[in-house]
Amino acid sequence: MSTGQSVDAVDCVPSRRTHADIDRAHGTGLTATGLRHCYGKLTVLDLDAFAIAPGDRHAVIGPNGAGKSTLLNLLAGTIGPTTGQITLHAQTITRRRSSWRARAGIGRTFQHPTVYPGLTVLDCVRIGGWHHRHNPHHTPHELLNLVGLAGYADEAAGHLTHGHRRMLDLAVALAGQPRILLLDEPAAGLTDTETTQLLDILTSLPGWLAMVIVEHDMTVVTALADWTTVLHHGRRITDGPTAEVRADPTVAALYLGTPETTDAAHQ
Ligand SMILES: Nc1ncnc2c1ncn2[C@@H]1O[C@H](COP(=O)(O)OP(=O)(O)OP(=O)(O)O)[C@@H](O)[C@H]1O
Repeated sequence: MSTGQSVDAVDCVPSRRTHADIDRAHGTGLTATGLRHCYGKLTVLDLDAFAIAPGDRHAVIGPNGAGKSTLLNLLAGTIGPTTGQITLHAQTITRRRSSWRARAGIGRTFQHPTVYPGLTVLDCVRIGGWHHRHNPHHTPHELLNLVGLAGYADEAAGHLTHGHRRMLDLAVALAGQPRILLLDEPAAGLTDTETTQLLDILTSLPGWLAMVIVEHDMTVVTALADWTTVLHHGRRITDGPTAEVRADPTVAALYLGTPETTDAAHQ
């Protein structure tokens, strides 16, 4: 998070998503229209439309303070929009709480994962799936195995390293059986080995699971996302297939650095 900036100087360009993409999301996915979030007089997000259909792998990138976490928080219901409407499966959920949205299939991980330090790793995952405890897709042990924490099940969560906390955060989110997974900088602070492990896990997840990935590491974005939206000062400055966005010289120069320097900065 960085210091606030007004969005007034930046024009929001229309999304390049097709009508078919938007229609798919309206019927079976997550959509936001006219989404605006303000802190007092400061507008930090102003998006005409944002749509996630089943199976979409959608990255949101942009410099610090661009509004990326704000967008995830609005979709997850952690905060409410100043104006705008959010729908899930064509049902308006704008004022639904985050717990309701989690039960409805919107899962998330956090930019700064917090754990219950006194609980065991296994119990943290059990809590993540509390509303599915009678028919989990995956048992807590299976999820710990998936994220490489099988050997830590009985450890206190507070004793985990940063990388392991990130993996636990992911297991907790998956325990809620999301159909849309919001990932807030999942690779931040991970070693190269951990980042590779994270990519292996995320790419192994079922194709119907939609993901919105906020991430600064373009290696991760390129590996995971087929579509990328670039935010700046709370507005969309472009979107498109990830390879095209990454090759866009304006995006590269203004927001990412050259691909080479960006990759180097995150290795
Ligand atoms: N509680 C708050 N009160 C006032 N301003 C806030 C608050 N939370 C966030 N902001 C401001 O909103 C803007 C968007 O913040 P946000 O965290 O969404 O950006 P971001 O793109 O996720 O940045 P980063 O990459 O640094 O995490 C920033 O200017 C930030 O300072």
